[in-house]
Formats: sequence, structure tokens, C-alpha cells
Amino acid sequence: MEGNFDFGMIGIGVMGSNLLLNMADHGYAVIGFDLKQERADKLVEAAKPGTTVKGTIDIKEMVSALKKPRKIMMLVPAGKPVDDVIENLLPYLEKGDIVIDGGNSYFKDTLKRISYLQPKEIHFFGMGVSGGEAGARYGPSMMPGGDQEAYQYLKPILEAIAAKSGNVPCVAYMGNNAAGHYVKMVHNGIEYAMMQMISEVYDLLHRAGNMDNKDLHQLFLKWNEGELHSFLVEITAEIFKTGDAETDNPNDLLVDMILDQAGSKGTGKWTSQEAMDLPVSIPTIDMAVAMRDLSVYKDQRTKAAQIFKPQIGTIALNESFLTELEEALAFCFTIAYAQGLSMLAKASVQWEMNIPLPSVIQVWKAGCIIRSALLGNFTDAYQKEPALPNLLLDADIAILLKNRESSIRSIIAAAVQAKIPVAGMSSALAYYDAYLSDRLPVNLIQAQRDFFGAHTYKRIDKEGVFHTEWQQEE
Ligand SMILES: NC(=O)C1=CN([C@@H]2O[C@H](COP(=O)(O)OP(=O)(O)OC[C@H]3O[C@@H](n4cnc5c(N)ncnc54)[C@H](OP(=O)(O)O)[C@@H]3O)[C@@H](O)[C@H]2O)C=CC1
Ligand SMILES: O=C(CO)[C@H](O)[C@H](O)COP(=O)(O)O
Repeated sequence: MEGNFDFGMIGIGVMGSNLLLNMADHGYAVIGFDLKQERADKLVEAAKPGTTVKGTIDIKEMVSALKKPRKIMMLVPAGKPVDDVIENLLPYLEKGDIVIDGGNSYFKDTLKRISYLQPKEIHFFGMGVSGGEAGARYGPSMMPGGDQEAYQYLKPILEAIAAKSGNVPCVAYMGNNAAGHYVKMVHNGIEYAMMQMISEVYDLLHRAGNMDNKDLHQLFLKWNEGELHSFLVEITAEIFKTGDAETDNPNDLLVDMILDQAGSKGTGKWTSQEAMDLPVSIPTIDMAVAMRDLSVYKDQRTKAAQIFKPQIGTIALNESFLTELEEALAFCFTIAYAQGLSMLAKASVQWEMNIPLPSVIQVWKAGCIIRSALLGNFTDAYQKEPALPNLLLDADIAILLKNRESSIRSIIAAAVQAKIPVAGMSSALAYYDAYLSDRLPVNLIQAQRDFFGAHTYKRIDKEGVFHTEWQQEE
């Protein structure tokens, strides 16, 4: 049976309902399914007059209402709910239908689901969606991956609802099989790194520089007008002026009342784990995950603070320090992007995903959490060399980084002296220094490995594999 609706959504919570309403605003007839009638009713109530939006708790009704090939997206929590939805849908699907998982699913689960559905001739797409609630409603960044031929059926609707950078939609085909979820995973890894380094800058300004929330708000507002222009800097400025509705004092800000233990749902950790498996070096993302993990040990940190009583140093916040800090953060953001993109370049080959890096840059330019003006600097680099293994190998990016190098060095030195932990930013500088070293000290590591374990080593002057009896018998 074929109906008149263009698109179906399973899971009409925060993301699903907003994405569907966005489609309806662009003239598509849409139908949403959820387990609860109240969600279905709420969806219809939220629709604009003149749009075609239906809600149902009957999955068969939803599938029957759709034009063929059917286009059905699910936005349900990652893991078992995705498999449950697939099983519930299967009896009603036909060859050629398209099912999209728009949640933050682990890409290896997506690979399994593609293999499961391929023999049934159902096209399964893993699609990263970024931009949160507002993005979903008014223009998200979307990262779909899967069967390239089937993508033609999704392209018009996804391009209509996507955020636009200039006039170009922030959605593009991200490659074969699980490429969409892989790109979104790495997006989130970069997100972790950027958030970590913004929090380090806050710590430096607040604890060592004694800057109050009002000035922090003004500073982040100003930075958002310059090269740090980005979603995360913009929302950080907002956070530093948001009051606390729970207390009577109008001067209390919510940020000061929030417990310093960071949550995480797993995408940052997956990025680090996958990077180690490839292997590719992304220490700033690793450090961001590690710092969230360390934050959870609040009781131990409190005890340690009582034992060590660290004396936080003072930093004079003059104009030149603040300019250096702005440049240092731009340097570190660039390194975080470079690490994530280098991972995509390697994974694209290793997993045979054919990820188009120039399209990744375009898709991240608007709508998503890691959008920033800095991404504009990367377009040329990937147009010149689409499979560029590392951004640091581009001559223009090298100039950008070199021009900010002295700033990051002074900031790290000041932070270390003041006892403010800047693990993310330090790792970005160390990665830069290591990547630029044509000789790393791992010749010594190789010697040690061979010394204690006969693991062998290679030489710089001739081919072959060597082992030495390091300890002569007396
Ligand atoms: N929120 C965000 O900013 C972002 C979220 N995401 C990802 O999008 C996905 C959805 O997130 P979000 O919209 O925030 O989550 P919500 O919890 O708001 O919505 C999830 C919806 O899925 C429904 N659901 C759960 N299990 C099933 C099932 N077996 N069959 C049908 N419906 C089901 C839930 O119904 P019920 O309430 O009845 O259980 C709910 O309506 C997640 O993977 C998330 O990681 C991605 C980008 C940003
Ligand atoms: O995908 C997202 C944004 O891009 C989600 O907001 C994600 O859940 C954030 O990750 P975490 O909860 O681990 O901080």
C-alpha cells in the first residue's frame, strides 16, 4: 500500500519532532511515530498552520502512509532501541525502502545493521545530526553515509532542511557504509576537545586572573566577533550572563552553582578508542575524555586539595595577555580540528569509506556544535589536496599556526606557573611540536624494547631488522 506522506520519523522526542517540523515547514508531508500518544499529539499541536503533520502510535499506519520508496528516519536512543525499531519496522517494509538512523549510534553497530538489512534490499543509512534542538528545528548539520545510489532519494529533503553556509547546505554524502556515523563520532571528539580547552581558558581567567562573570561574558562576546567566532564561544558568552532561578540573589549565576563533574554519553571515548585502533594520534581529544573522567572523582580531588593545598598563582589580565590567550585558543582549536581530520583521512582508507574531506569541512561550517570561522581557513587546503593526511602539511595552515605559536607557548608557561591545569591546550602544543620533529626520541624506546625483550629495531643507515645482545656476559 502506498500513501501520500513524504517522510516518516520514529521517535518524536527532542530531535525527531523538531526535524520533522522543519521538514513540514519546507513543504513536505510528514508523519511521526512514537510509543506514547501524548508525544504524537504534541507533534501535531506544534505544527504550523498549513503544514501537513500527522502523529501516530501505530507503526503499520505510519509505514502505509508513506510514498515509495519509503523514507523513514529513527531518532531514538542509541543501542538496543535502534535494533528494536528495526525489528518492529521490518514486517512492513519492502525492497528499496530507506531507513535512516539519525541518532548517535556506534559506527560498528551501523556496519552490522547494514549487513543485516542488505540481503533484504533495505537501504540503511547511518546519519550524524548535529545542532541540538534549535538546529534540528531550524537547520541542522547532517552527515549521512550509506548506499550512494539511494542517497538521491534523500538529498532534496535533507538539503532543504539543512543549515546553510553561504547558500550551500550543510549536508552531504559522507561515504560508504558507516561513514556518516564515523564522521559524527569524530565531530563529537573535536567537540570534546574544544569544550575542554574553553574550560581551561575559563579556569585561567577566573581562578588565576580573578575575572568575574560579567567580564567573562564581555570577553567571550568580543572573541566571538573575531577569529574565534564559533557556536561554542557564543554559547559560553551566554552562560556567563545566565542567572540562577533557584536562588533569590539576582547576582548568582547558574554556572557557579553547577557541580564540577562532567557527563558523557560515549562518543568522545569511542573516538579515542578508534583512533588507538587505527592507529592515529589525537592526544587533545584523548585528554578531553581523560579530563571529563578525572572530574568525576570529586571526592578524591577534594581530599587531595586538602593534603596538597596548592597555591594558585596570580596572572595580570592586561590587553597583551588577553590577545595572547585569544590567539592561543585559535591555535588549539586548529590543532583539535587537525587531529580529528587526520583521523578521518586514515579511517577513510582503512574502513574503505571514501570520506570526502572537502564535504566534511562544508558540512561542519554551519548548524553543528563545532562550527567556527576557523573552518573557513581549511577549505582551500582540502580543495588543493582532497585526501590531505594532516592539515599541518598545508602551507597556509602552517603560517596560521606559526603566527600564533609564541602566544600558545607564553600561555602554557603562565598556566603552569599559576598551577592551572591546561592539559588539553598543552597536549595541542606538544602534538604540534612532535608532528614538526623530523627526529623523535623513540630511537631510545626502540633500544629499550630490544634491550629487555629482543623486540628488534630498524637502522637509519641500512635496510633490515636488527637485534643486539645489549648486556655482555661478564
Ligand atoms: N539532544 C541532542 O542535542 C542530540 C541528540 N542526538 C541523538 O539523537 C538521538 C535521539 O535523541 P533525543 O531526541 O535527544 O532523545 P529523546 O529522549 O528526546 O527522544 C527519543 C525518543 O525515542 C523514543 N523511543 C525510545 N525507544 C523507542 C522505541 N523502541 N520505539 C520507538 N520510539 C522509541 C522515545 O520515546 P519515550 O520517551 O516514550 O521513551 C523518545 O520519544 C540520540 O541518539 C541522541 O544521542 C544527536 C544530536 C544532538
Ligand atoms: O551529539 C551531540 C552534539 O553534537 C550531543 O549533544 C551529544 O550527546 C554530546 O555528547 P556528550 O553527552 O557525551 O557530551
